[in-house]
Amino acid sequence: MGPVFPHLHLITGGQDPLAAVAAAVAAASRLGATDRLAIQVRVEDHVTDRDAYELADAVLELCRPHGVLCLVNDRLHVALAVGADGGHVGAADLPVAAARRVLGSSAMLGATCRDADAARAARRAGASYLGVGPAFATTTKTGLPDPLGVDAIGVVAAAVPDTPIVAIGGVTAKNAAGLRAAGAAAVAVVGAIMNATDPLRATEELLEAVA
Ligand SMILES: Cc1ncc(COP(=O)(O)OP(=O)(O)O)c(N)n1
Ligand SMILES: Cc1nc(C(=O)O)sc1CCOP(=O)(O)O
Ligand SMILES: [Mg+2]
Repeated sequence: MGPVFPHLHLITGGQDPLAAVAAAVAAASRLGATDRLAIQVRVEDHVTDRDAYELADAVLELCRPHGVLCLVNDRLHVALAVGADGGHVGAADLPVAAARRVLGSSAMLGATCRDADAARAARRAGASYLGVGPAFATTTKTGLPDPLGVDAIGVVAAAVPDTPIVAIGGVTAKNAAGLRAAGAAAVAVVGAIMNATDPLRATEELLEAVA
């Protein structure tokens, strides 16, 4: 990964995650923006560790040649096993301090937060960046609190000015720039690319929106 924090985090999901990841990497390559893209390998809870490992290994094979950052959601042992750049944890996963001990001091570690106090606590516990959402309504994940909206995400960003905020939840090429303007360092998407008819074009539009 280059010196910048990736502005677009693509989280795997949908019917054919590998095809979508390949298209996203191709889009970033065409724009000379591979250091602005990160891939987060996320599988549903019922998926076996073996299947999660094989997906993460295949994603890493697509990312490594282009220097695209690769993170693994929840399953930090899979992140270590495949040699990913780090992981992401939330309220149902290892606590941030424990996750930092598992990944070591140099790994990229993301933590989900929903308000400024949680953001400050996660930063103190060792998070490298904070996933803050849901920004807008989303159907990709159930059981979420009400959408925060752009202003609330800006409040969290202002509370931890030294820590990148990745806004997540209902993000599209149309609303991404507003999140960046509010203070988010990056956005994370599932559906806007994973469910796109043309994931390469969708990635280009999102990379241009968050530039
Ligand atoms: C960038 C980013 N932000 C938030 C999340 C959500 O993670 P988590 O709270 O662990 O929930 P699940 O993804 O496990 O359902 C994320 N994955 N990435
Ligand atoms: C995985 C996830 N976590 C969220 C959170 O707010 O914790 S929202 C979300 C789903 C994001 O998918 P889409 O880009 O399709 O809305
Ligand atoms: Mg989780």
